Amino acid sequence: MKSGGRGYDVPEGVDIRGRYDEEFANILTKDALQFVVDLQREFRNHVNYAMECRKEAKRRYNQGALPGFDPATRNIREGVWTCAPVPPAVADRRVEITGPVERKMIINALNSGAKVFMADFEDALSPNWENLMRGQVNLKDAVDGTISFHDKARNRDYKLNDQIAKLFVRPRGWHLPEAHILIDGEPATGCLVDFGLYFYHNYAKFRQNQGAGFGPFFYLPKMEHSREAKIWNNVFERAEKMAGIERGSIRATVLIETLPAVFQMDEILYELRDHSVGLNCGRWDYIFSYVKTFQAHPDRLLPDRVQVGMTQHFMRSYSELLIRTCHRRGVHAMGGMAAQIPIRDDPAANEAALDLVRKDKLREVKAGHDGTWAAHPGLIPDCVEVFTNNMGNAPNQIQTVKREDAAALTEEDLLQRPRGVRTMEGLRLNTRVGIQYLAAWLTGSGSVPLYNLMEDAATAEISRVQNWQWLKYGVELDGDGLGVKVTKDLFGRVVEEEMTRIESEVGKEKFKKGMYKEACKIFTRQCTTPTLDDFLTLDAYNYIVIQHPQGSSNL
Ligand SMILES: CC(=O)SCCNC(=O)CCNC(=O)[C@H](O)C(C)(C)COP(=O)(O)OP(=O)(O)OC[C@H]1O[C@@H](n2cnc3c(N)ncnc32)[C@H](O)[C@@H]1OP(=O)(O)O
Ligand SMILES: O=CC(=O)O
Ligand SMILES: [Mg+2]
Repeated sequence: MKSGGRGYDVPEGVDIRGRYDEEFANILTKDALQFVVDLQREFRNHVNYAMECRKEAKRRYNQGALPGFDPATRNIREGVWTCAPVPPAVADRRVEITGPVERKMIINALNSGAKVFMADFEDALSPNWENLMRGQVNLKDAVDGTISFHDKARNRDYKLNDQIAKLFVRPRGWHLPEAHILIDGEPATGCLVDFGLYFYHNYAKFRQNQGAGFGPFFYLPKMEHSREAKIWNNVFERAEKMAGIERGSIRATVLIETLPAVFQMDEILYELRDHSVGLNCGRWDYIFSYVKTFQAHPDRLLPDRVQVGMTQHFMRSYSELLIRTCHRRGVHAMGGMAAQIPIRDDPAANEAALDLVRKDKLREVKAGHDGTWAAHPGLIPDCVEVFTNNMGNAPNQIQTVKREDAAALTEEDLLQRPRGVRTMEGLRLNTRVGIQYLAAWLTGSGSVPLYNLMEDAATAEISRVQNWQWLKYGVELDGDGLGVKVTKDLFGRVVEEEMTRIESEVGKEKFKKGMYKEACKIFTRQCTTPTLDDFLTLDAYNYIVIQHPQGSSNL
């Protein structure tokens, strides 16, 4: 059966609506698609059920309930068990670089001196068809070891060094559909497409070139409950069976980046105990999730986004409990991402930014984390130095820093209201950053530098939900002594003024050519809607779906 543009050769029940491209056809082979179809058919009901459970939990939180530890799984939390031993290839993960699956960045990241590169289909990628399919082509070339890139503008060639980082791939979250691939008439589940295509084409080479007999390795985002981890575990077992490789070959680190998931860390590790290499503190989505989970709790409003750092009690408690949980179960407790990036044209500001990153990493390694994330190659030497100064030659701290003190942390510690003030500048910055990020995302860039910070889908979500929350409850912005109440009128004025500022900052030409107006419309609607949208990118996704023949959108 032929499908999509000039025609992909597809299995029964599949319709490809994405543009045809010969390079993409090498990824979208009939056999690879059959594997994705098998995953979709086997797991779609489980995924749908898990998404229904998320809705049910939201209903409970919206009626006043608080997330907490589940009494039904106390035996798992209190039981004595460990995850499968960590594969030697990834024992040392002291610094991991992250980035979208863009060709040049993949090469730069693998060459960066980091131990691991997390190639991202999630927060750092705008999931349009070209990005997703090119990303798969790029990853295949990277795993094959043949990836290269010629930068025409600078006449510069890029290729892999002899020593490269180990590759982890982060598929999209369970909630995102892939509207360019219809299976049995419905959009495929985005993460099963990302996982399925990558696994199918790369498992053999990866195990030989990268994993020393293990792998491939993954990062799993945005889960809210261990039932979602159980689906991943079953997907992994299905994949191992298809490939004829040993059970436990595939390994994954789960991001704890939703508030409900912090109460499920043992349960998540337990479900994935044969396939786990730890947990990671996804701090940005975690903050977003705090607002989302407490959207109907006006007594838990956040202060300005810049004030919600890792030293807030609820954030520190979360990272300490994560370290204790992981080390007790014999796996890595990974730290998170500092948002600062190098500032090229201002040495003093650059030094100040690096200093903030170093302090953040020092806090992490001293707390017991086994490694951390860096957003930019320029940060790797400093991050490595901080971890190495404190960990020495040991590959990790799994056996040496147990953090048994964190066993005393309670639900109250994990939910404690963050302290700080709300300001007009906070509202303005949320708006300016949210609109600019969305404009970039709509035109294909999922991670961008804004005001010397890394912005991606997770950080933009904080801007969106914080504005929504402040508007919903008409909070008073008293942090700068203005005492102004946030109303729709005030927000409307702020949006107008910030759009003018954006135009003057980016220049008239770029502003006209870019998608700032569309971004402004989407962002404003999402901030003012009576019912909070679950994800910024779900609504915005409709704007980047281009189906062939054109105009046949199924969403
Ligand atoms: C909340 C979370 O989920 S965090 C994880 C998801 N987010 C991310 O992964 C963000 C990763 N970082 C980035 O995307 C980028 O660093 C940005 C967008 C923040 C800044 O990018 P730029 O403005 O291009 O940075 P800059 O111009 O300083 O780049 C200098 C060089 O470093 C490279 N570079 C920058 N960041 C990265 C990276 N993360 N991986 C690989 N290479 C990178 C650039 O490609 C460029 O290479 P070149 O000199 O060969 O041309
Ligand atoms: O994915 C990481 C985060 O902080 O969010
Ligand atoms: Mg995240």
